[in-house]
Amino acid sequence: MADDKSIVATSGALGRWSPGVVTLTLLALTLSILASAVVWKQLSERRHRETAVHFETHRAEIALRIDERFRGYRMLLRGSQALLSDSKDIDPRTLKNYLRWLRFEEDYAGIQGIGFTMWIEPVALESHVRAMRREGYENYQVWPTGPRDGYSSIIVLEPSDWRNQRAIGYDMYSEAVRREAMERAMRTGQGALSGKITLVQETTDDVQAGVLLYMPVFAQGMPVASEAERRAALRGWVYMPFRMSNLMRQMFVQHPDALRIQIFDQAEGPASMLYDSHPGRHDAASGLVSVEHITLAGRDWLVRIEALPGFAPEVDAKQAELVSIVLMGLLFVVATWFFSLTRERARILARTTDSLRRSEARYSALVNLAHDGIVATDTELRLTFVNPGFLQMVGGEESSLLGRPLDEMWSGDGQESHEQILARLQDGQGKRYEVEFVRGDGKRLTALVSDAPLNDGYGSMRGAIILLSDISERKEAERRIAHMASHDALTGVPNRLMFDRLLAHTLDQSRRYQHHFALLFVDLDHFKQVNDQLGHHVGDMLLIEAVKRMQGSIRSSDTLGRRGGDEFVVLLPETALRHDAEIVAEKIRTALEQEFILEGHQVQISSSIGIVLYPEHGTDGDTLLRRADEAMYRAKGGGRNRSHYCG
Ligand SMILES: Nc1nc2c(ncn2[C@@H]2O[C@H](COP(=O)(O)OP(=O)(O)OP(=O)(O)O)[C@@H](O)[C@H]2O)c(=O)[nH]1
Repeated sequence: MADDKSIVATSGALGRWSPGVVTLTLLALTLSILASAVVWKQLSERRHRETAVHFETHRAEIALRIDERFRGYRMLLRGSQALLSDSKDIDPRTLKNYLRWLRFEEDYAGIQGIGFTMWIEPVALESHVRAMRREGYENYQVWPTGPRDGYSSIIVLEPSDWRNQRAIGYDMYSEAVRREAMERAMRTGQGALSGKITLVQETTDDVQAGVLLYMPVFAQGMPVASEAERRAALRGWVYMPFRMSNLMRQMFVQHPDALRIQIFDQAEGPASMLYDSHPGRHDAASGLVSVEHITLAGRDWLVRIEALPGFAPEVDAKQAELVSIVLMGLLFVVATWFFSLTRERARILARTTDSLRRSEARYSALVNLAHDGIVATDTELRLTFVNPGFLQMVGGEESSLLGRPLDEMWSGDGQESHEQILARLQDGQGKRYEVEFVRGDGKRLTALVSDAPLNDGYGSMRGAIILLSDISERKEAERRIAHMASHDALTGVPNRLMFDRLLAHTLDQSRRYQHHFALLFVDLDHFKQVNDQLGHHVGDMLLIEAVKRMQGSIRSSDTLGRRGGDEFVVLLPETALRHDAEIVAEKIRTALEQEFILEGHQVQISSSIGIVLYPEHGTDGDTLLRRADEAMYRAKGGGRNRSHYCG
């Protein structure tokens, strides 16, 4: 039996998570986290790849767009260049008309204008100013004023809006950055882009960096093969002023807002910055930056492109979040499931344990309080457990009984051997049988044994459980009842039923072995008078004493039986001769005629005895008894107190 400590220990263990469930839960947790990490990593990598591709697409497009745009601008200038180169004299009105007719603003948005700046030798400056004033430019002058080696002057700038009007007469050649580009255009005969300048059209508001694109205009018919020839043939420059922010904003209107575009003139730095799509913004570096050198009309630009936060394709970020939420949800569901499962199992186990504990307590009480003996044995029937009932039954100490083979302590008619009991139990067969114990105090007891094999979970016998009930009293009662049914209650000698059976048995034996025997029929004389004179109970006493005297007159192999009243029969199985039978009858008669002292009364009786022999007077019980009875009556008739041999 489990003790209380083991029960407490078991129930305590149920409150905790079993190692298996903990392992599974941790495994699920780890797997979910790993799965989330893998998906997250893959999405991140994919996102990075896609972002890089996305970025690369924009980068290539930006560079291409700038290049193409400036090719277009050069084409525009070539048109003006061609127009002016074909005229003998520069007629500003012809150029104006051409430019207005061209309506370049419609197709080339972002251009501040297209103009012509005339090269003026110092000697021709005054006549030029006069001519311009004649043309209607009242306060016209070439500015800044002052003596120089040569002058240039903007005489046409379309569209002729207020801003561009501010530039008329300006000598760009007087300013170093512009002059460098103008010289380069003149030297190469090609378009030349200037470095960073501030256009004279600028006011104090929204001042932007500017650049100028020049195309030289040479005099018609003059040779322009060499640099010297080109210098000699120079008439001026058609040019385009650009306000960089306006130009680039228009150019990059289709690019994402999260893409920072910075353009520098030749080298990176605040002083050389031509354009910044996000001026004043200082975001953390995203890592995606490209710096590209492009050459536009002989001038190097450095185009820096940087992906700002938010540039990554939105869809992937959302997808990653969604997957993460799903995986976290899955993790939560799995964890909750394990938790619930474990709690449920713990609850069931606790309930079962509680039930088992109560059940065990009940059975423990039953076993301990049982009047019957309950024992457990090992595979060799050696006692491993005995209950108090068994100790009480057999009278011994538990310590001296444990380890003893149980069947050593009992005996019984037709009892199985030790090996037979074990073989039967190993066969799974239990049995009920009676055995006799000799108690410690020497008394005998009869026990009803019920044995049953105790199996392990795999069908092998690992012992036996045996119940023993003390049935000694019941056996005694059975014996008493059986005795009462076959014996005379007053005298204790076999009654009529029993005697007839004995007689039948004797007849069988005698017939089989040709034996002879004698039968006496004894009737007391005048017994009624004893009853009448001294009372019935004295009559009883007389009957008891008479039986004792008769039993004292016969052998132990002879049987005395009471037929009823004061009639008795005596079976003499070993008496074959008349003479011998008459001697026994005489002994009985003599014994009975002796005086009885009963409760102080002197009582004198006698007896009449009939004698028959087997097989002489009959071969069955009825005949023999009837003829013995008749012989007894003959004796009565002969005067009583005598015997009469049938005949
Ligand atoms: N006390 C006592 N009397 C019994 C018992 N059984 C029968 N009797 C009596 O025994 C007497 C037997 O009567 P009988 O045999 O007819 O009379 P008897 O006086 O013996 O006469 P004879 O046999 O002719 O000598 C009756 O009075 C019965 O009532 C018994 O168990 N106890």
